[in-house]
Amino acid sequence: MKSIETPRILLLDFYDSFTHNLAALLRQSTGAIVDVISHDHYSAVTELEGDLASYHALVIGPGPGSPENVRDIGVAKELWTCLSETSQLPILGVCLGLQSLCIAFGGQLKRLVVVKHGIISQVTHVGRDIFAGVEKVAAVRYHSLHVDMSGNNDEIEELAWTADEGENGRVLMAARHRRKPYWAVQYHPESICTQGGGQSVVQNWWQLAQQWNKARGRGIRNSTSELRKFWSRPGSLLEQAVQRENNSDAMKDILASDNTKVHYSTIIAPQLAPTQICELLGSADQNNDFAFLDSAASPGRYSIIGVLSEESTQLLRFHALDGYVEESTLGKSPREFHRIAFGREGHLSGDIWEYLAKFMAKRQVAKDRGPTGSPFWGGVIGYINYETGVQTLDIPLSPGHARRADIQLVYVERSIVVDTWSGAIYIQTLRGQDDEWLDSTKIRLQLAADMAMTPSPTPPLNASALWGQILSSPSDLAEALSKASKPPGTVDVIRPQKDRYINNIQKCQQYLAEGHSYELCLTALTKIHLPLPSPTPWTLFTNLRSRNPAPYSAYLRLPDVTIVSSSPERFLSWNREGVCQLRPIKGTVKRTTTTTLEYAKSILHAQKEMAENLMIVDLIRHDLNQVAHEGSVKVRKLMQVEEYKSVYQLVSVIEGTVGKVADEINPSSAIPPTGFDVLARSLPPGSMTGAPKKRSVELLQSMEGEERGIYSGVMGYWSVCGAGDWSVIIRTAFRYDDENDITRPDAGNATVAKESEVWRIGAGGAITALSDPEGEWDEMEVKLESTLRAFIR
Ligand SMILES: C=C(O[C@@H]1C=C(C(=O)O)C=C[C@H]1O)C(=O)O
Ligand SMILES: NC(=O)CC[C@H](N)C(=O)O
Repeated sequence: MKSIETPRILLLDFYDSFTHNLAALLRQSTGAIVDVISHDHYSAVTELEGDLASYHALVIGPGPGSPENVRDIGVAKELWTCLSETSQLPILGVCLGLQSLCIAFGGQLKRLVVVKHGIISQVTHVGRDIFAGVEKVAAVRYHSLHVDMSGNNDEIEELAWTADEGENGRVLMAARHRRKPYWAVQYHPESICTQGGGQSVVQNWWQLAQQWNKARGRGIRNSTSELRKFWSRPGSLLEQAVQRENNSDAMKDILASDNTKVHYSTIIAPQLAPTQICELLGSADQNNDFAFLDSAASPGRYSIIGVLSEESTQLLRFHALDGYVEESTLGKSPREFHRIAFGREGHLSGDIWEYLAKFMAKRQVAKDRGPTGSPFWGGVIGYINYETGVQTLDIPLSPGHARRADIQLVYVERSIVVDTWSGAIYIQTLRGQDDEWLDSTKIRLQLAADMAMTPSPTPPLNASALWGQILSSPSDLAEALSKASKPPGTVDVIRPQKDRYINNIQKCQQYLAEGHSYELCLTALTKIHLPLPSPTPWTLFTNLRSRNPAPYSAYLRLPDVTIVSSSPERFLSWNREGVCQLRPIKGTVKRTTTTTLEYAKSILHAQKEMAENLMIVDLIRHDLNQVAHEGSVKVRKLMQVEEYKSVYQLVSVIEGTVGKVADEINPSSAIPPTGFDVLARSLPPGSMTGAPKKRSVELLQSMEGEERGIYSGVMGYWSVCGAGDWSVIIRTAFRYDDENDITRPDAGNATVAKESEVWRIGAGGAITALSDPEGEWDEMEVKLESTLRAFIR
């Protein structure tokens, strides 16, 4: 635990430009306490000045936009010249911070000819000052702007440069003020790929900063309790709930661990496919609600089936726009919901995240009271849509936000978990008196296993009679769609308009060039009108599962929503020990019969794709660093190529731990965060937004013009055993069941009324400065096609 005398650094954040990575680097390099606060917490330098008296140093962080624009840079614009002599303290500027420092003392702000986002450059430096003892520096850059200090400047001294030959020429990489205690770097010392210019440079700065404080005899005021409440490193959700509740009995009740245990039995039946078990439980009947989280390809392992009951399975639905939760059971008809609203007028304090944290805390089962080989013992299964994540960034939802459930979760008491590696099947229940169900289910599964002596492939498709005019391959699909008039009963695929998509790519690149973002994950929705009577959603799912097998396949049939997923991407998992893993994918190459893994590697290990991936790795580290234990965030795999049915993907794996040990940074915190805290604070998934997240989401909203909804959200489980696993909802078709489309016959047109159900598939890709618009359109289509396979006979 840090003592009262531990030095403190204040880090001004300019909206999530990898700020928590910088905070972690500062903590590791200096041993100081680092408080992070949003720049717009202060509206005038004089306000900030009061707080600075409690800090040993200040860091002006990176950020989107321009140091000339007050909206982007806030009080830092005036800071450099307006701090009174007595308030002066050591400052380190990073990127936007460097630009701001330099233009305050005569530098000229310019645009780079070739912007540098996630690009590694060799840096030449003076070898002294903050570079004392530092040798080679290879530094990651995220910038579109730079400063030109040409001409003799008697205030700013240049300390480092890159050559950028044939592109930008010499670009300033580090500087200091000649008389004031101000230093700055243009590159990102906290990036995972910066070598030589990270920790050592920050340590040098810290030494110089402390020397300056000492020489000045600068006294540091002690207490900052008033400030603490603004820390952006929050207490855990449960901790917040306890504090808010202010009713110790109620909270004791929540936190009291009861004697719940998991009753279970196990059979070994590798020949029984998880889909067969689903069918035994009625998945093929579309009137049944169903929850199936599947592992249909490597590196997936477990397939999880929630055995739902109309009478007793609890259902939680959250509506983001109006801020309320509906609690009910699945089968209530018409559904009788118990509605609880958050906020001032509501009955509930806190928000949906605290609500869910409390919901699960009450249902927690001790680690030794269930089958250790199964990651899921029961718990919540469902989805959280994109807009719920957007709301956590303090971005308002549009008033036209669809009034559908933004989160739907079922509380699963009975479950079947298949370990697809070992063939073990766990039949589990959280109910006290449930032996009859356990026994009968075990017998049914054993019987089915005895009958299926050989591993069964996905069941044959049986829906051909229902499909209307059905198409047999993607090229058929394309051809049929190009026909101007379609016969009634045709599957109608309404794709994104190419010119609009290309235009949006160009807009993205304009924003990137102006410095508003480093990478934007642009997407578009495709709608599929499927004539009625249509194949069942389960048929679509099994189609997709066999044609585009994925580690995060899933079939979710919940009230008003049906989801058929073949996602390859884990967003976040956490195990019972609190080890969190994020697995962002960024970088895609189409797989055909002639492509090889070697070929894919040659493309995916080129600068463009690596930069794309690196930016998301840094973003994910930033998300995780906000919650995980000090120093625990590690990149386990960096940019590995994985092979899927229709694509090769560039994948990185980032891990960090939560829970267990007391929180060093927030020692007052009595209840440590869980993996769910990481989830709640990391939405929407960085791979679906781009970086920096907030500004990127705002820009994407303005361009895409339509809500993403379930696409780009997350789907998975949080188990009573303390583990969780959530995928990114991509390569997924979903249907809002209320969205049937009825085309009435035109007057004079003899055709009959045509009714179809509407499925949606979102697809997109990361746009960077290096993107080629035609190539990005093709990539979006490849991803779309992989999911359209669900609709081909
Ligand atoms: C946007 C999609 O995928 C995302 C974008 C990727 C990319 O740009 O390479 C890869 C995986 C996903 O994170 C999608 O599948 O629709
Ligand atoms: N990383 C940053 O701070 C970027 C600063 C500025 N927005 C630029 O693009 O140059």
